[in-house]
Amino acid sequence: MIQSHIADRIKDKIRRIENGANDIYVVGPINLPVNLDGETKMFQWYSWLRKEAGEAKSAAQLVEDLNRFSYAEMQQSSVLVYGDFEHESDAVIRMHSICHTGDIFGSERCDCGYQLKQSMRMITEHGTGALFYLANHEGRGIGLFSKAIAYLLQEDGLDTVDANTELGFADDSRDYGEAIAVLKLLRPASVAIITNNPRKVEALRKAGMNIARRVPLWGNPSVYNEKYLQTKVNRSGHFGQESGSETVAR
Ligand SMILES: Nc1nc2c(ncn2[C@@H]2O[C@H](COP(=O)(O)OP(=O)(O)OP(=O)(O)O)[C@@H](O)[C@H]2O)c(=O)[nH]1
Repeated sequence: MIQSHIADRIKDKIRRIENGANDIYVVGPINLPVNLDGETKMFQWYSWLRKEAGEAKSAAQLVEDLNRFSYAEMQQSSVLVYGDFEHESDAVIRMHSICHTGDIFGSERCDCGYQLKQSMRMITEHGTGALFYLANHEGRGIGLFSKAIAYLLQEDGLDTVDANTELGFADDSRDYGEAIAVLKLLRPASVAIITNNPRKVEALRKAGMNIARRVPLWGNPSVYNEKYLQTKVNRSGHFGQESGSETVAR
C-alpha cells in the first residue's frame, strides 16, 4: 500500500486553514538550501493549495487528489521562510508577485528580478523573514499572455498603466487574501514589509495583515526599465527612491 506509506510521511507536514469559501492546505516546512551570492542559505519552504471549503481532507485523500486533478494547470504559490519566523520579535517579509520575464529570464524591462534577489538578501541579513512568491499575480494580476500584449502596446509608447487599461484591465487586480492567511499561520505577530507600493500596503492591511513598518526597495535602474520605474512613481503612486523606512499607521 504505497499510498498509506506516503500519507504517513506527509501527515505531520500538512496544515489546513479555513478561509471563507476555500480551504487552504499548506505543506512544509521543507529544507531548501539556496545559493545566494555564492553562499548557501538554508530556507524553509512551504507551498499551498486552494480547495473548495468542506470537510477536512486527510493526508491520504490529498495524495489521492494529486492524480485526480491537473494541479500543473493551476497556479500554486509558495513561501520561503528564514530564521525563527514564528517567534522572532522583528521579521521582514516580501510579498513578491510572479514576474516570468524578470524573475526567470532576468529581463531588464522591469525591476522584478532585482527585487526578488535583493529581498532574499535583506531577509537573510536581517536574520528572520519570509519571501512569498505569488504565482497568480503575473502582470499585477492580468496573466502572462495579457502581459505580453501589454508589452507590445508599451513598445508603441503606452506606459504600464495605460497599456493595462487599454486592454480592459484594472491597473492592479491582485488579491492577497490567501497569502495573508498563510502568513498568519506561520507567524501571528506583526511584520515589516518590503515594498515601495503604498497601494500594496493598503491592500494588505485591508486584507488583515498586521504591518509594523514598510521597508523600501529600489535599485538596478537601466535604460530598459527607466520608463517603467518612472511610471510606478508618477502614475501608480509608488513612494520614490528618497523615501526611507517608515512605520505604517494602523
Ligand atoms: N501589466 C504589467 N505588469 C508588469 C509589467 N512589468 C512588470 N509587471 C508585473 O508587475 C508585478 C510587480 O510586482 P511587485 O514587484 O510584487 O509589486 P509592485 O506593485 O511593483 O510593488 P513593489 O513591492 O514596490 O515592487 C509583477 O507581477 C510583474 O509581472 C508591465 O509592464 N505590465
